[in-house]
Amino acid sequence: MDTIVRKARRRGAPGRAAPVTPVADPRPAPAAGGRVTAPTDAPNRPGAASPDAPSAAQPRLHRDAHPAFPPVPVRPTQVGIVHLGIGAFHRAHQAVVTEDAARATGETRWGILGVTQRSAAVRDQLRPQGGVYTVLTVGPDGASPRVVGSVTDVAWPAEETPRVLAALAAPTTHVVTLTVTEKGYARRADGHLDVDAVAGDLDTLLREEAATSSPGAGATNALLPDDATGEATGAVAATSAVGLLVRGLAARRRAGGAPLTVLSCDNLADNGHVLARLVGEAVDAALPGAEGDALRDWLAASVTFPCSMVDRIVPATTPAQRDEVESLLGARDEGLVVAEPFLQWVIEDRFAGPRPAWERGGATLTSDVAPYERAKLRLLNGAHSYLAYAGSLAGCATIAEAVADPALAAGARALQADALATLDAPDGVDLGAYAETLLDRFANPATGHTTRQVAMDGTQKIPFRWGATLADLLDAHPGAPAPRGVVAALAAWAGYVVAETRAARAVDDPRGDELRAVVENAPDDVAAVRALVLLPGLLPGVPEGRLREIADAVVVASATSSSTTTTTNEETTP
Ligand SMILES: NC(=O)c1ccc[n+]([C@@H]2O[C@H](COP(=O)([O-])OP(=O)(O)OC[C@H]3O[C@@H](n4cnc5c(N)ncnc54)[C@H](O)[C@@H]3O)[C@@H](O)[C@H]2O)c1
Ligand SMILES: O=P(O)(O)OC[C@@H](O)[C@@H](O)[C@H](O)[C@H](O)CO
Repeated sequence: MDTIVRKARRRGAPGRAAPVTPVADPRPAPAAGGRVTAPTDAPNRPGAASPDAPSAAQPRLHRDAHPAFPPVPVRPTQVGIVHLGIGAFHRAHQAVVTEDAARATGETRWGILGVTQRSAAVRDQLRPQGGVYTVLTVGPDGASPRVVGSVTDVAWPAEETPRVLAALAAPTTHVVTLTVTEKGYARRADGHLDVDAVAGDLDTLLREEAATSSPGAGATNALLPDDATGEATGAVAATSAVGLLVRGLAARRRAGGAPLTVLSCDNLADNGHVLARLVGEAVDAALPGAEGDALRDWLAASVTFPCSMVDRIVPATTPAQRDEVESLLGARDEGLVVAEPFLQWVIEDRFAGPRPAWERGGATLTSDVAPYERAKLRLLNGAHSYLAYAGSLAGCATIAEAVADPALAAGARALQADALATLDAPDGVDLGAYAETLLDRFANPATGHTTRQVAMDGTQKIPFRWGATLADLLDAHPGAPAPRGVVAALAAWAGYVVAETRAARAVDDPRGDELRAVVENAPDDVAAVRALVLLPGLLPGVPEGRLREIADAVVVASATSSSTTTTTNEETTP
């Protein structure tokens, strides 16, 4: 614990930055004096250890025996929200706002069933705890813990698909939220659904629909039908997020068709529209003819896909952080998440049915999310990704180390300057000041956000974070030279990919094999950099005729910064 607190103080991390639009942050402020807040009654509750007690034999955190830190976690009476992709971010963001809204209104019907797609880890962390977990907020003045109760349970589709489908179909569920990462949307480089990646789920969907629509299917369970062979198709494990969602939507229609809102909370531009299109493409692929009409009609009439912009820096939790927090809590919390103080959620107010009063928990409901989303993706996430690649090449293990390097901070500002020229400010917002506060947030060392984590999945992020800025600039100023900030960022990414490949390390990216092949097949690093920039789908919207010129400019920038010959932080980190 002390380590987290000391780090926050030593590096002079900034306070809460001004959001794109000011919202009241409902979270408890970090304790004054840089100490973690332990309420005075905490050590007195049964079985609780003092904050200084050794951590070895602490009991597991549980809903019925949580530490006595205020506020008391809410205790939902039913599931109203199904969340696909319950990683660290959802737990520190939407689940917290949902709990604050529930506390403000007294409503208990907005419990969250979390769904974890790729492994059972989060289920195994939270189920033994009755769903509760700690959010440790770490800022310049210290760290403050809070136990959150809005998640009722977590399910893993590999073993529990019928349960998830039943929850998606239940009329008491009104909202599905998603944070399944950019690659979780299973898009091809051209942005359309990668049907092959979800083929298994689409095949099951076809069988489920056929089993319930065929003559004589009257006795079939509409929710989890047996197909013609008698197999319970609903028990077939879903293997993709989009496939699970579409099967759940189809089950909901068959089970009565109560309206539903599907709310993407991932860092994708236009996330709601993107998801709606992918769902439509999945239905068309599985049920291309008249057999899909009932589902298509119901989706159009009863399901909405609002856009949202989400913001809070929430890195992956480390085992050391769990150990440090254990003695503070007097309990072992395997579901701990660590986050910065800042939190923002802007939601398009386009719901198909009831929703939690999220505005009472600090969210902003608006008719148009686009200006917020664009500003955040290009200024925050754009600079973040640049610092991840350039920082990694410079041997920085964390984003905080990278932004502390004046040359890298200047690079981030140059990229932000390019982005600022493309943005319309949301009402009453000074985007220049916003951009500067972002660098202060990145400088918070206490979250320990690593350059490697932010560097993941570059081919999925660069199109929104840098590509959109580049396309808009070239469109607005056709004769202007290639923008300096974007070019330097692309040089950093290409340099990172080349350096990783030359060091025989796989680049953590769904197109990692393709990236490796590009580098290995290139005669030299210069050719590799050029080929990487020309990768299909990386810079959508940039006219074909200008792509080569951009690639040439990136090659020149790479040579100037010698980025491809620099070691990455893997070699400098023990
Ligand atoms: N962490 C942050 O600071 C932050 C901030 C804003 C937005 N977000 C958004 O939230 C997303 C998740 O972040 P996180 O910190 O929770 O990550 P995480 O790694 O902790 O969790 C990711 C979740 O997505 C699921 N997932 C991963 N790959 C998938 C795939 N191919 N198909 C289906 N599901 C998949 C995992 O099972 C897990 O449940 C980010 O990618 C981003 O879009 C994160
Ligand atoms: O979460 P990702 O992988 O989309 O991106 C990594 C970071 O840029 C991102 O998580 C930011 O910290 C976040 O978007 C801040 O709100």
